[in-house]
Amino acid sequence: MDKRSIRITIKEKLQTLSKEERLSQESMLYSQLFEMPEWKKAEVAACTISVGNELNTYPIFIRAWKEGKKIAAPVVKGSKKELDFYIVNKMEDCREAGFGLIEPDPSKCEYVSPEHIDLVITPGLAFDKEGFRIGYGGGFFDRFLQGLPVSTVSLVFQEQLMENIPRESFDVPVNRLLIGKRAEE
Ligand SMILES: Nc1nc2c(c(=O)[nH]1)N(C=O)[C@@H](CNc1ccc(C(=O)N[C@@H](CCC(=O)O)C(=O)O)cc1)CN2
Ligand SMILES: Nc1ncnc2c1ncn2[C@@H]1O[C@H](COP(=O)(O)OP(=O)(O)OP(=O)(O)O)[C@@H](O)[C@H]1O
Repeated sequence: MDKRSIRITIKEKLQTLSKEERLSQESMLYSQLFEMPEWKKAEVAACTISVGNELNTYPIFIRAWKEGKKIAAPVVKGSKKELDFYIVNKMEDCREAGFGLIEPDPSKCEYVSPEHIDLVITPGLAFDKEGFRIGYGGGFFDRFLQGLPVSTVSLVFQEQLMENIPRESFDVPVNRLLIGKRAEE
């Protein structure tokens, strides 16, 4: 399957997840994340602010604040398709951005350079077991992670896992995949 068809297939699968199923997988995934040594050690974590059918990342921000970690979210730098990360201290310091996204307001948040980030919680639509991923097609994270020696982890609903993701030279796999388990039906 090509990347475009995979995006469509997974988007459809995510829509069929019931609210209960979603919450059940999410709570397992948060527990796994918060137990990771990379999370425990991280002074600065980076995470997208979820929208729509994405895994809810708000509890990750709340946990980071509670544990005294800094947590940064990306701002899309339009023309060059790059991401800049800003420390978020409260959600009120964020604003609506293009494409239905929510991003830190750079006038209210502190910029953090990539080398100061200890753990990147990487979003995506589809993943394979080796950590190769497909996002929404902007190439933002591939570009951001290129040559950056940072730990990466993705939280993945079981429905997002695929046997084989087509690999291209610029794809950067994530170090660690946390995979939700479907509740028995
Ligand atoms: N919640 C969340 N925030 C995120 C991401 C994400 O996956 N989830 N991103 C993860 O990377 C970045 C934004 N991703 C984006 C991906 C595509 C387009 C975009 O321009 N889409 C066009 C098509 C572009 C093209 O085909 O070149 C469109 O939808 O019309 C914008 C932002 C940063 N913030
Ligand atoms: N390191 C890079 N340098 C320049 N262009 C890149 C790089 N990585 C990816 N791209 C470009 O980005 C485009 C989108 O890549 P791809 O389809 O893999 O996106 P994606 O993995 O879905 O997006 P994302 O990384 O934002 O989640 C590709 O056409 C590719 O040319």
